[in-house]
Amino acid sequence: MLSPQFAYLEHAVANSKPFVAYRLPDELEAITLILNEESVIEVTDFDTLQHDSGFIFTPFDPDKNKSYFIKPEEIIKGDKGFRGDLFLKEMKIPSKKHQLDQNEETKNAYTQQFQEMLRFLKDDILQKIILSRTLTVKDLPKDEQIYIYHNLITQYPQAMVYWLHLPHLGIEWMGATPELLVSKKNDQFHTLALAGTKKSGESWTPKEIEEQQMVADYIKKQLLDFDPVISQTETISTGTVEHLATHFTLSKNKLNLFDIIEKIHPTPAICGLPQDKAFKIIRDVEKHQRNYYCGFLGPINLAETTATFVNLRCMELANHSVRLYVGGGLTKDSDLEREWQETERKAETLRKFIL
Ligand SMILES: C=C(O[C@H]1C=CC=C(C(=O)O)[C@@H]1O)C(=O)O
Repeated sequence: MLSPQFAYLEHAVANSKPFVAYRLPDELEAITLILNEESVIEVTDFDTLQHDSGFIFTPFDPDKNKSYFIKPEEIIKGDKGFRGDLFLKEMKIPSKKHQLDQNEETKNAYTQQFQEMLRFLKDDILQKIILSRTLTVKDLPKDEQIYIYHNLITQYPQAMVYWLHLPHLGIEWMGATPELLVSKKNDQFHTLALAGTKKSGESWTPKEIEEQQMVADYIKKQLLDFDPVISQTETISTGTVEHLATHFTLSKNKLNLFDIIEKIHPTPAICGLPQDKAFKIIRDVEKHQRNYYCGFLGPINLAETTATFVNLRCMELANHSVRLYVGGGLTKDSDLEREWQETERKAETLRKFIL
């Protein structure tokens, strides 16, 4: 038997009804926001939202895609004790015969973009930049998406797992992101410098340590006026890969969530250094649009939570295919083959439930 929440999701997908479903990191309960078309509001000024209640969804490049604030009609919370895994039997993907649309051209295009970006790094125009790419999986029926959502919930307890389904706007995304942007709890704000990627069992290389340090130093500089308490840097596991993470806690009164986001986003974990130059070079060099990849999302004063996350390890859903987005940080010491393999490993986070 499906839980009431999964039964609702199945019904909503089949009937093209909008919803947002998510499971916060380290929470047992998943949440589904029941929506109607009027629930989804386009926003341009985030300041107006700080006392409002809803779910925010924003793109990487606000000139290319719209930002939305979503105010639910009704909220379904998970049945107490429901962990999803109780229903694993029902959630096995019936047919894993979907096609990965990847050929030599994909790697050639990545190589060319890598070389272009490396030139800016070697010429000291940039210290760091994120190069991303996409992978398309074909022949994935829409009614199998629910299996992927379920599996992300059960397999990645520390991730923010979400499924945003706004068919009337043509916007459908799903992901399991490890990257907190800013959260608020009891008047304390929390943010994270997350970067560097390796397989478990490998050692950190100087390139990875430097790459994460750049993110931590950037956030520290941007938040200096707010006296952040900064943790030791630690290794965290996402289940597929490991990252380096430094936590920042801000306790000053009168801070505003969106002021903090504006100070740090997009960080050098998803854009680069200097930020403005990296942003323009990403626009010029990457051949695909990032759309909502590397934007941010999450509940604002909703179901007792305010927590925003960077949209990583995510995919755009269509009727018969999905498009995965993955990237990695380049510095002047980057090696093409290692960076490519890193994007392959990150893609595995989602791909292993699809192919
Ligand atoms: C840009 C991505 O990851 C970021 C977060 C953690 C580690 C990263 C890295 O090692 O490059 C990236 O900065 C992505 O997953 O697409």
